[in-house]
Amino acid sequence: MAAALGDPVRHALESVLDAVRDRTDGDVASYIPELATVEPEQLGAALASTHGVVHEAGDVESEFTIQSVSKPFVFALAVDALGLDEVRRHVDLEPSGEPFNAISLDEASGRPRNPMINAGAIVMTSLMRGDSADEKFAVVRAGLERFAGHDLLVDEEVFSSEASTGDRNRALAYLTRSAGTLGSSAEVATTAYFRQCSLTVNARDLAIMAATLATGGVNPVTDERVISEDAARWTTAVMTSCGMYDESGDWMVRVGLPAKSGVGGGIAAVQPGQFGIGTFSPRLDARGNSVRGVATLELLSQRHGLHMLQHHGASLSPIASLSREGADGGGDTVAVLRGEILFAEAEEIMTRLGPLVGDHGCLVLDFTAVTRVAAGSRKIFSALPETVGRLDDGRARVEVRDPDGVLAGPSAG
Ligand SMILES: NC(=O)CC[C@H](N)C(=O)O
Repeated sequence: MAAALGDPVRHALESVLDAVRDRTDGDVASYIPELATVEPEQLGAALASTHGVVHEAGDVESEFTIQSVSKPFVFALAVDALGLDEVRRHVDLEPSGEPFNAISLDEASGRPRNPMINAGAIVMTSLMRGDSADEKFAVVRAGLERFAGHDLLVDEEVFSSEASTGDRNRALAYLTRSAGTLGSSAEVATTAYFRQCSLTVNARDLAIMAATLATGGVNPVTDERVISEDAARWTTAVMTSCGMYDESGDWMVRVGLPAKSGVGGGIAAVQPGQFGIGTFSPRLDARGNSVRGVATLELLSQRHGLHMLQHHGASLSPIASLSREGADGGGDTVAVLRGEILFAEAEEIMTRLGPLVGDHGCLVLDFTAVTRVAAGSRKIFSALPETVGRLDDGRARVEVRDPDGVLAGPSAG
């Protein structure tokens, strides 16, 4: 039972927080005046697994404004609703190597460089359904609430503070408006965007939101599908290349988790297929990324091998055993397959077993112990057994045993 085993993941998080707690460098954001009033010592982290368990350490209850951590999730809502092609007409998907508030606009196409910097994010918000700022914000909020799994409130002080000082963002909106890529008036876009940035979350919310990308679009706590699998993959890809602004390349090398930071002190990080992590600590480095959030994710990644490109050693062969059936050893050959069949496993099965298909006896591919055949790998097997022909006795040269139908894919419902 979990209780008897304790929560070693929580201990891992706590141990990392203890290691980074002494870092007092950096400053809370002050260009949005209200953010300067935040208690700078707060520090929390949460990890949500794709099976919906959340492990928490430190100040996971502390609420803060989501700020730019909202950007990937609004991009996700945009591509989910409009498709990638339509969204790409409004924003490019290239890392900018520039600060988050850069004056970013491609001369020829009028598109901001990517949706993770302000210019691109304001364009994404402008593409939300509805005409008024209220309508667009309602769509953003409802979407972010499905990612988080509960209602989210606006911090009205932070909203007013940014609305009264956010002229640079207004300038970006006017610029994209004049270039033809903004989907609304500049005022509508920025008002909805400022409210979006002022939604309050905690580290646990960010972990669950990130985990919803890790599962391919299903919130693992509420089990609700929030966006399509394609939209989740596209979003995680953009976080990989652009999520940490002008630190994105270095971040991928050192930490290796697609992530997005915000000037409220939050970071959401995704390990596709495995988990989401949320961190919170308000002091920021020169690029606007949380100092201790970055340190927390870096140390966690190093200690526990979380880099998405970590090589975990040769994987288990998908061919568990190969044997001859029949007393004289001249009968059928039975290959017992096992585990997850991704592309490389499908390649191994076909390459190693292909030469065994012959005129004497049948090759039996037994998928009984296979847990899953990835959708793209099913195509590798799709022609079997029709293409390999028949034996003299009329039986197929290859027989597929698949009692659970893993080759057909998951059954609906
Ligand atoms: N990096 C951020 O979190 C920036 C968000 C902030 N609301 C802004 O537009 O300036």
